[in-house]
Amino acid sequence: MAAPRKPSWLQQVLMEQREALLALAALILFSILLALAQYVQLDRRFSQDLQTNARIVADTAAAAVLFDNAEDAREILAALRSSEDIQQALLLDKARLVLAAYTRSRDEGVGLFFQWAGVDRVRVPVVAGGEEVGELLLHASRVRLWQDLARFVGTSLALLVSALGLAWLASRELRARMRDAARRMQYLALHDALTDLPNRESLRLALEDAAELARDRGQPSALLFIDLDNFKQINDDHGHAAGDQVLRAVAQRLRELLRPGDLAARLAGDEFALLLRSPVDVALATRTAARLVQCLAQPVEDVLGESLRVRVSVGVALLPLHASGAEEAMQLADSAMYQAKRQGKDGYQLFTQELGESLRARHRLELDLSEALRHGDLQLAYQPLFDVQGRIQAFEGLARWRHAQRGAVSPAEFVPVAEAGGLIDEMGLCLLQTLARDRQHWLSQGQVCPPVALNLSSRQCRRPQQRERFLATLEILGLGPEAVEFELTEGALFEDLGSEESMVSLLQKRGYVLAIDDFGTGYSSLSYLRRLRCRKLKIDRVFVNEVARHRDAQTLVGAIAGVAHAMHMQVVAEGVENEADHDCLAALGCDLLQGFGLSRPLTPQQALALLRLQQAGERARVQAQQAWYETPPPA
Ligand SMILES: Nc1nc2c(ncn2[C@@H]2O[C@H](COP(=O)(O)OP(=O)(O)OP(=O)(O)O)[C@@H](O)[C@H]2O)c(=O)[nH]1
Repeated sequence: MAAPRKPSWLQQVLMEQREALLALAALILFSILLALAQYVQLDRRFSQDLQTNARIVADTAAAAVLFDNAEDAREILAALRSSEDIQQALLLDKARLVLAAYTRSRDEGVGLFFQWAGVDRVRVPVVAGGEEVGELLLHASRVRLWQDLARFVGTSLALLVSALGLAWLASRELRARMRDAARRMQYLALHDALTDLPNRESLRLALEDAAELARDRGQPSALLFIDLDNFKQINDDHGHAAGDQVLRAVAQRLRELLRPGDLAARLAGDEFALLLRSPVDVALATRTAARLVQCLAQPVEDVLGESLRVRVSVGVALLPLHASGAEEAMQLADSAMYQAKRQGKDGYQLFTQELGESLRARHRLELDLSEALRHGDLQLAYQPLFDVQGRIQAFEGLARWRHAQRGAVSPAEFVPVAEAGGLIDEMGLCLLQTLARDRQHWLSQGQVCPPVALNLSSRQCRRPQQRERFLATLEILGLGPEAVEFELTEGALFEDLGSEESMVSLLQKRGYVLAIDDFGTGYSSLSYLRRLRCRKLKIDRVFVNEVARHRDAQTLVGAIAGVAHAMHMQVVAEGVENEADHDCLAALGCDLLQGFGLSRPLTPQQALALLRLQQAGERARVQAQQAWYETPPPA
């Protein structure tokens, strides 16, 4: 494609000064119209003045003309000298013979101007005693008219030009400010306001250039995707301002690491990236990643008076070795970074083919899951929670997915995929539908149903619209607090707990029972427990398994149960496998027990059968008790 032609000097001036030129043209047009109007007015006044003058002279000279007194007539005409306009005057008698004449001597310097200015002629009769006795002819130069007009136009133009000049100065100032604002907006569109680093869009543009160079000329580049480890904790422990300061310090360290030609960017939150554009290979990229991890691990001094240590996970992908396009490079570096997180954080991971294969497999699983959710193909398995007398008090609803080709897919496999792929909200809604269907079936069979606890992911319902949709679905399906409870994993800390609009608060306000799941494996403090105000606490299986044989486990379970009871929470032991543990846990104060030793997760039909059995057993026990009371004692 031909390069666009550079505009000429004139075109450039026309483009840049368009408004000023338009204003000037308008000014000229306006001045011409004004001058025309003024000319018409001056011309009329000039003719009127001349007529009036002629009339006065004719009246004054009437007697001289009547008596043919040439001397008087000349004297009268000589008085016209005081009028600069009158160039010539003639007094004619009745016979139209010249009685007296007056001619103004012409000034040499303005002769040409006088000629150009033109002359007005006026002829008036000389009347005496009501009778015309002669005639007066006056020739007046129009110089004064033009002078007046020129003065008027000059003054008007001076005023208009001054106004235009002022307006132009003001508009130049305004334009300069607008140019500054546009430059600032352009800068902000490509930079991050907090750290002043280039932003995600800048990186995308640079990556696209790098991908083009890699494709066309085989010139390699490397992308390092950086995510701070447990940054949320810094915000939670030290406040948002401290978090901001840490982000700025990280940005500064990245700047210091840059070689000429490289680019550092802040993508969002605690995510950064380095694009190495100067000659780079795998060895250099991984060396840089290692240096990065090491350099960022140095404490950040004086964060609101404290020294904080930041750790990062880095994913590395190279163009064209691993990816051919910008988008792909981002995805691969991102997934390598996640792999670094999975491997324990505080390190880097180079993208590998195996990682790529597992990513593709994950992607296929995500597509299948999305399809399954669209068709409502997820089921629930119901694992009972028994009280110490062996009565079912509740179920935990566990998500199950049977795929036509893959067979049964483990929740440990598909739940993280749903969380990472943004399907967790759809999954939550699908499970509510499944639960409502199963409950409806149990109720239609005349069975009283205990509440079913569903797991709530910390990634679920993060946006207000998703929360509203979830709550509306509960209402539409008629799943009130008597039908459903929610379990929150302790490890997955819930954001914005303090907010009235958090999912936890919204569910609690509607009376739903919340349980803390897997207690003891996360890092939550007692204050977190207090803020959550859950009604149940589920002790993780690692403390429960073989508890009867380990005194330290008994001490822990007893202490946890004591704290939970003090906070008015029911204690649930999960993972109960044998009778000895069951009895020990009951003795330690656990209110409810759950585990393979008591019952495996059941299909809806099996759960129904078990509930019926329990009801029949209850009935038999009640009947036996009644029969005992009714039987008369032996005589
Ligand atoms: N101070 C501050 N915090 C931010 C900003 N933008 C996002 N965040 C917070 O950064 C945190 C990012 O947390 P995540 O990356 O999800 O989690 P993490 O704690 O770093 O955990 P891992 O990534 O798994 O190591 C969130 O809590 C955000 O609220 C910001 O501009 N300033």
